[in-house]
Amino acid sequence: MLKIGNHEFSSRLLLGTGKFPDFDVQKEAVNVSGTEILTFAVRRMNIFDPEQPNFLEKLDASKYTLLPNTAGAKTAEEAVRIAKLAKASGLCDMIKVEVIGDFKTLLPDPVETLRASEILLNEGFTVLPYASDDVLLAKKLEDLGVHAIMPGASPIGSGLGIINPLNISLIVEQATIPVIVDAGIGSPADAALAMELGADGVLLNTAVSGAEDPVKMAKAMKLAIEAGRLGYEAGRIPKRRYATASSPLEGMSV
Ligand SMILES: CC(=O)[C@@H](O)[C@H](O)COP(=O)(O)O
Repeated sequence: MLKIGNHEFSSRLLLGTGKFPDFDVQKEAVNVSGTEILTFAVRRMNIFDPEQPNFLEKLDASKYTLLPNTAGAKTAEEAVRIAKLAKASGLCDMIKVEVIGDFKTLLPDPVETLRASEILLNEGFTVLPYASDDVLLAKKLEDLGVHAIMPGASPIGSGLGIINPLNISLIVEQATIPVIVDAGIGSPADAALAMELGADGVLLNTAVSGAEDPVKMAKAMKLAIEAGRLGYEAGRIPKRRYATASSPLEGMSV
């Protein structure tokens, strides 16, 4: 069970809704992924203009928890404004804080992310900040009182996978709140690794929406996340420098 603030989920896959080839493919991919949480940029949602296309139009939104994110924000103030807009439009109290500091790498601004998280916590939001894989930043965010930490695997949309597994495992080790690896996942192996490192969930978008077959990839991600979690819970064998026989010969006469 993934518990974020007062919300509980069986699926550990959080899925982004953008960049699918069309809304039918998006709907089927979302469906087979088994996700219960869909994230979307509030700025892309035409909340106050029903004439504009609605990118969730084919989905039964009542079946999912919609996690608005503040993509497009460059400062804490912009992120807070976007979060309040989402709340005013009746979306849930959860907000993924995304404050981008550099539009070439799309890496999050740590200072503005901290500031936005603090303000939104004071406003009563359930706060999930998207951050770099910085171990101390993760600790500072947790100390502020955020409800989950979302360290990036690698830059958004890069598909590079987990660039620094050590940092992710250190973040997991110190955290007492859920750690959701977010952004940069390229393949099911990356998602499985995140889970094997002890992450509580994975948020991804491009790896599915940009796959040759997004529906098949959505299913693969679901299975990878389940397998990775199971492997983590089972406890992997330690890595050794030298071989140990799988069928020991000690005690055998021949
Ligand atoms: C959808 C969303 O929130 C993205 O900003 C997120 O970080 C996913 O990144 P990828 O597209 O690299 O999976």
